[in-house]
Amino acid sequence: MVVVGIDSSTQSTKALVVDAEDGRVLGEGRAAHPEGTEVAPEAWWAACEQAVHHALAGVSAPVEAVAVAGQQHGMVALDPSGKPVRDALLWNDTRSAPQARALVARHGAADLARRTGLVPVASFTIAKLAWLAEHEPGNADAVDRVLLPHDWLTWRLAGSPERACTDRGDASGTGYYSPGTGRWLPDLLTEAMGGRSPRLPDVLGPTESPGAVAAGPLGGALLAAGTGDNMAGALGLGIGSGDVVVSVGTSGTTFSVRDEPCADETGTVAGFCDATGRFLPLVCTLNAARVLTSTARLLGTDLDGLSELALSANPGADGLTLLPYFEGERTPDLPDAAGTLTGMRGTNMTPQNLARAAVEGMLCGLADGIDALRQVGAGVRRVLLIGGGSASRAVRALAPSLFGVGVEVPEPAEYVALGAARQAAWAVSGAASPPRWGLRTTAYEATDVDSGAEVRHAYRAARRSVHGI
Ligand SMILES: Nc1ncnc2c1ncn2[C@@H]1O[C@H](COP(=O)(O)OP(=O)(O)O)[C@@H](O)[C@H]1O
Ligand SMILES: O=C(CO)[C@@H](O)[C@H](O)COP(=O)(O)O
Repeated sequence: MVVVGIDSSTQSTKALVVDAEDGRVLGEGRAAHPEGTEVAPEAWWAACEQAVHHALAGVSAPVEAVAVAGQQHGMVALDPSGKPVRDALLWNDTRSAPQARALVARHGAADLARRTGLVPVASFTIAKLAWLAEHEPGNADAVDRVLLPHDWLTWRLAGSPERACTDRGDASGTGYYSPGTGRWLPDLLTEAMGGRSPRLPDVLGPTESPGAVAAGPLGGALLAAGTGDNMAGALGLGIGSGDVVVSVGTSGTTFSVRDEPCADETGTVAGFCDATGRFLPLVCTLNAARVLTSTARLLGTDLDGLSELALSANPGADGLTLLPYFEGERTPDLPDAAGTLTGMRGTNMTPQNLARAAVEGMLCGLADGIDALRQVGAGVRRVLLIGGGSASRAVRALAPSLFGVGVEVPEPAEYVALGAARQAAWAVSGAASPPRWGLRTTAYEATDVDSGAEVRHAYRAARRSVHGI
């Protein structure tokens, strides 16, 4: 039996055609998304059609089921005719930081963490809707329903029916859903939107289906509920107790699974739900793979060249430290920050040291995420490294000593799209648990934890001196 998994993430859509029995990838397609932190959802639709078209080329068996995983939190606000009232605001758009702060001031961090699992920052949907109500009241008046990117794509695949659907995982990233009770919190939404009460999608369980694909090359296939991209990553890897995933994509995410909800009133750990009925505590940074791209561009090299340079420098880059907050930052909550390079001396200003400082600075943010997961009770037996940036030789080599734990890199694959495919296979199987698909990894040992600890110490000192935290 053949299933399709779609990953509509920040920079691109990836589609996989997968054998539902063993998880073998039979076809793969990809299409880029526009740049920027606000995007017309129609661009995701076009990319999805293109990626699916490429993935299906050469596959003759009929597709039985499909699921979509999407970048979390994006605000897709539709008018009564189903048209977006404006371009979607993405998770990495920081304009809604003041509205997030106002929500926290009104309710208190502890209360919001307890009710929603989250302490609002600019990324979460509730802050974006509050921004819309404040800055574009005409558009806010026109909103009939609010969806997330994966909900919207699933709804479009289903032929734009009257009812739209989401799942626990993506709902838990809105800021107006209770992971503990599994219910929407419409009072929070209405308050954030200045008294307006848009319709919300039905929240489906892990194997529930919103129907079938209405038309096109996937027409007739069963639609699974879909989920957020990080939840799909967890499902694609099949993680369990002691596993922590670090994803180096557009965002840097660090997450694990557990059986109880998580309410971190410091706001460092977001208490999301996963795609299997459990919970997914997660720490997210805004600056991950693109730190490497920007630094490579500055140094006039490519990503492989950046790795070579970084690996030829000493640990600690001879005293250079980069706080890589190029897009502002979410964890720590510094939405207006820019990057800072500290420790510059005539002797250490070399391309090698700058490359090293970029990789180390980016990984230090992720290492802080692993520590934050420990703080909320996660056991850390191994780290699984995924996302586009995990292809970097320097990232693979430096991560274990900075994380202070062994790192395993799964064989190259699109694990978010694979997780979506696994959900589709599970939904169509009617089984109690997802199909068992093997995972092969390459291990990287933590050999130089002392120098890793020194690099992290320098990073914390630079952050304290520049940002006071
Ligand atoms: N060899 C590499 N070294 C470093 N970064 C890489 C490498 N290959 C791909 N990337 C980066 O990975 C990112 C895309 O990762 P991906 O996980 O697909 O992101 P997203 O899902 O957020 O769209 C891009 O920024 C790309 O430059
Ligand atoms: O905001 C979050 C998680 O809370 C991000 O992880 C988004 O879900 C975007 O993911 P990528 O495009 O980087 O995979």
